[in-house]
Amino acid sequence: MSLESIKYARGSLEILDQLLLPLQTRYVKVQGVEDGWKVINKMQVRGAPAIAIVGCLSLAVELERDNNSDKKIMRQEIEGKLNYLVSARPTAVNIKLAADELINLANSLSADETVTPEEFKERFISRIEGMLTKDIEDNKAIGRYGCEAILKTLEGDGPVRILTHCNTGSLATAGYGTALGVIRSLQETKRLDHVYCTETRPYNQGARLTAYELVHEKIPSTLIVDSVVSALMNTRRISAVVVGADRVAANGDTANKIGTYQIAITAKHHGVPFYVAAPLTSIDMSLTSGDRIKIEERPDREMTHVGEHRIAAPGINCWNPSFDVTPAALITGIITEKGVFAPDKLSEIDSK
Ligand SMILES: CSC[C@@H](O)[C@@H](O)C(=O)COP(=O)(O)O
Repeated sequence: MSLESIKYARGSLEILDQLLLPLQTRYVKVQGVEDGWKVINKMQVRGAPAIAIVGCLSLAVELERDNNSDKKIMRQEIEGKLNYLVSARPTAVNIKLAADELINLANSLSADETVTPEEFKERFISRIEGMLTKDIEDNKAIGRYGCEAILKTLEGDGPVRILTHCNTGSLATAGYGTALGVIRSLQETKRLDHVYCTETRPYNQGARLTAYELVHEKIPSTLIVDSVVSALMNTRRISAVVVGADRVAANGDTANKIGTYQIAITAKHHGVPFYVAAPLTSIDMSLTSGDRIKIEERPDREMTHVGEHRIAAPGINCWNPSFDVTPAALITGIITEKGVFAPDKLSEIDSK
């Protein structure tokens, strides 16, 4: 059974606290928007799709308790709360696109005189709830397309060895995962020989979360420190790199966890295909290129400490960007739920 990072039933939301994994499994109650903002900002839940889903579900839970009977006030409050949730973490675009879609829905439900306040609430909450199933379906399609693309580039029926970075699995999504979904699909074909996952310093999403998911799924895998990537590609045959995305610009430049860019450079040097697996909700066609993506900088403490333990010399200056941008020229293909696209062909995706 795959890991359940988000537990939701109408009026109730709990998230698996990812800061405590892999040593402790504890769920945290999210009772409304304020809690939603906090769990996202503190990274108790993280990963671009999960951030969007948990943020929107925190609003659904709050609305369920709300007995407001004035649609105009409801609309206004919804807009303010969604904009607040978007501010919790700036780089992943999924929550911004979801907020825009929900604000449009609230505007039209508010303007439509045939819609009662009760119906407004019901239709708005149902739309948010639909995100959970849609994300899992999209991830499964990403898995299938990615698996097909990777198997097609290989000669014969030799072993498939994948390198991935950060965490893109069930914990980062509503379930199944994006890049990790591609790995799951490969595993289902019995062609997968081995997965290498990076530690993903400084917050260790690879060592703590991806390694946990790989062990849980019994996928043959090895953890490496981030600085082993070039040596790995030089000494062991890697079939492909597959990573996730926090925001893909219209030209294919991709923001993802810090360290992704240097993996893409080394993949190019070694002739290893480099894929980004991302749902359409991670593609921001409003930005022409990656240099327009806002990169979140995290507190020094996330770098200087591992848990409660200080590892850096006191007094040293720190620079801790959470993401970097991989130029489109280094990307072989962007795997979406609509198929695999060359980075310069994103405008051809039919988003319906
Ligand atoms: C399907 S998750 C895709 C990305 O969000 C993931 O690769 C990533 O960079 C997560 O960063 P995080 O800082 O842990 O939220």
